[in-house]
Amino acid sequence: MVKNTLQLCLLWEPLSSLVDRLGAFASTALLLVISWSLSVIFWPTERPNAPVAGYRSMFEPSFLLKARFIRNANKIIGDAYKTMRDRPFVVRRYDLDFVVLPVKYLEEIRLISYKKLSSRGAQVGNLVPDWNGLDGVVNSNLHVEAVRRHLNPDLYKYVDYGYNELAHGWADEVPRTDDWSLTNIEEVMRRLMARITAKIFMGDTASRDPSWINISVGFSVDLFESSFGIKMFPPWTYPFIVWLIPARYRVRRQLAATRQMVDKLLQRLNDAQARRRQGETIDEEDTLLNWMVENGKPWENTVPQMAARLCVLAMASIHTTAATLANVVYELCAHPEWIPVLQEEIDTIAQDLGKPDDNLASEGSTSKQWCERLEKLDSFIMESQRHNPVMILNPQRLATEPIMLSGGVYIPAGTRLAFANHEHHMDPRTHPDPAVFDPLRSYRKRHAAADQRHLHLADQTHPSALSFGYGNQACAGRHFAVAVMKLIMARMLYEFDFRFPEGQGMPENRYVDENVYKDLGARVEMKRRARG
Ligand code: HEM
Repeated sequence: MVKNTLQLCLLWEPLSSLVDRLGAFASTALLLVISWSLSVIFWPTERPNAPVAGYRSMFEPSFLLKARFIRNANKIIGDAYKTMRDRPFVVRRYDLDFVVLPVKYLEEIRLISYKKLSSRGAQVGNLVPDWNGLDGVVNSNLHVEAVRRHLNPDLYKYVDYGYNELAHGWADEVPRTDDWSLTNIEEVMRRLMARITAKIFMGDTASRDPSWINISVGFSVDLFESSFGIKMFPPWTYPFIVWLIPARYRVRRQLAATRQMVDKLLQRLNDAQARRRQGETIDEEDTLLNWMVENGKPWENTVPQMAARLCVLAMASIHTTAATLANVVYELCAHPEWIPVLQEEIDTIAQDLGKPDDNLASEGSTSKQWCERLEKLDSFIMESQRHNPVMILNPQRLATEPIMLSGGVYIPAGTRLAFANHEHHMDPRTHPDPAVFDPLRSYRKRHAAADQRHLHLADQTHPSALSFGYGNQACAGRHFAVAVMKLIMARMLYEFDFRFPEGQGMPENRYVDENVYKDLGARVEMKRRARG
């Protein structure tokens, strides 16, 4: 350790003077060239026995293939799937190779212990946690446990807490417009989700604090940018290169601000516990943070670890849900004939249960009843997710030890496994007429037979529905996500009509590696519904 630090210091001095002389841009280019050469020399000798997809010819250097993967992952994966969908193939991201498995391996993978095939290892690993101040999240599962063991068993209690928060947020975040008004709907959804998740993760102090709302929305983008920048270089250069990544400084500032807030919340919690021990009755908010403190081990309960955990939870929950909601609105604008169909479903429920407004979640089990009856909307959300994935390699797993899969597929330790979810969702063997946007696909399956009524729902995973991953490591927050998305969309469609601005159609997908986002300039027009 001491020897390594010494070597780094010896290297650092000449390197920093070189950076001074060359300037940041030329130094970065030089480091890239060096790192490419070294990665060719030190490419791991133990490789999975599967062909590498995407080379244009046998002469194309690997760094070009990896560079093309950044913007064209969909094409590389799509082309490979056409010819190799029934056998494993490899796609090459800058920092690592993915072994993409055929969907027939889903069940086999599901049955292998999470200790050997880890989703967290893959997802958190993508964030370069040790260099982004998230090391505490690597070895602890506390935040996942909080969602699984505390939130999920009492789902609608937390859905109500979260939705009630919109009594404070809706008027601020959603345009109240009687005339068609241009709106960045994804940003609106992000801010609504930031308030809802802040309420259940940390309580009022966070959900009413504009600086936390800004941090929780901005953190994911900065962390993504920082990780992307760092991963462009081989791990041995990280001690030097991380200082050249501007987004990493923003991540550090956001974590520092979160630590301050968590520190205050933990002091308040300690104080409440002390007073309770002395016999006082203290009313406390029921938050995931409080649950984590009560259930965490002492080493997990430090302020930096808790702050990192809350930022990671914000990252897992806000952008994914907001992007999915925005995609639902875009699909409605692209297929406007479905707006009245969904509005009719919502209006009928509203006649029985009351308007989906600020009071929706304050009347006992109303939000649960709403969610159960929003069947067409549920099916619409699923179809929209099928057409508009937020990731195109999902689920992902990190092999922590060597594994031999059936058919002699050898997976060395350290391998990333993934499934081509989007290609699989768009395969006619999975769904008939896959290119057709058919919002009642799942609804019809549910209503085809009595024993299917409780199946084909948006929060359920299935080999034909991988949007939330698959198996016992599938998205822990999916039940919460779907319930909240249904309630937000019910209120949106109860109150507003939507359309694309003149001349705009479905916003285009953009790709950064396996991540998908919609054109940042995408807008919709919305206006308050005229009621007769
Ligand atoms: C539409 C919104 C969402 C999408 C598309 C989504 C997607 C995913 C995916 C694909 C995974 C990996 C699953 C796997 O590897 O099999 C995941 C994991 C996870 N998600 Fe979500 N998610 C969403 C919303 C949420 C929300 C709202 C929360 C929190 C309340 C959440 C919490 C988590 C957690 C804690 C994990 C890690 C699970 C584990 O490691 O066992 N997600 N999510």
